[in-house]
Amino acid sequence: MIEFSDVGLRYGNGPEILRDLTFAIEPGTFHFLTGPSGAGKTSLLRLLLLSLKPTRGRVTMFGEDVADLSQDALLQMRRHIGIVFQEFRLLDHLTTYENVALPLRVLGQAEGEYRNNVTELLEWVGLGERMDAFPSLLSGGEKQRAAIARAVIARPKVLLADEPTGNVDPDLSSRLVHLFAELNRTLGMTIILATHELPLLERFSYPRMVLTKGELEIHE
Ligand SMILES: Nc1ncnc2c1ncn2[C@@H]1O[C@H](COP(=O)(O)OP(=O)(O)OP(=O)(O)O)[C@@H](O)[C@H]1O
Repeated sequence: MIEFSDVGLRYGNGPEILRDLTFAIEPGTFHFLTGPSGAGKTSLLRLLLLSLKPTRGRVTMFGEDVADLSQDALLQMRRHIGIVFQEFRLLDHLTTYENVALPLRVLGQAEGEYRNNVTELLEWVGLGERMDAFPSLLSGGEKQRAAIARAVIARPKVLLADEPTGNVDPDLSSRLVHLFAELNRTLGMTIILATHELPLLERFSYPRMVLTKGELEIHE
């Protein structure tokens, strides 16, 4: 589903910050992405999100070489990829319900079509009672559950997460990872979750993609 072959990335004329990345991610798998600060985790996620193109090598997603895709085709493919950020990135002027519904509105669905899906998903992530609250009134854990719901409401095939537990209490971190694990188990969503929290890596036995100074090793 995702294949990298000899991929390298540099920003502008700077040094190559990802080097010789060659790996394959099978559909329905869950991987942690880890490594020291500055190792290139966010940059790798941006390649996977198709918001950056590699400066060398080949990235294949869903069977297509992304270098061959038109801008339109890239946008279409991008719809199959969801992302969750450390800092939530919810829109403050929209309620929790409206934030989660937004991707479906952007896809042109009418409220009558999506209302039940959004409500069910919010209940599933434990925000059934907080649907009408604005993000400023949510706790960190609640904000992240809303952000996860927004990322998955359009049922992406791949879900990326960049330090999703970085802004919540440590005891809530593993509850959030359980949520990702459920999405993986019940919907078969392919998940790549970047974290440097050792307790999480130890508590869950998922394979680890370890980046060190731009080079990647996968520990199954
Ligand atoms: N837009 C950019 N322009 C130039 N250099 C960049 C840019 N973004 C990241 N870098 C550099 O690329 C390297 C990798 O950064 P990246 O953010 O991918 O690492 P990271 O592993 O996610 O780090 P952290 O855990 O601290 O978030 C760093 O040296 C960083 O300074």
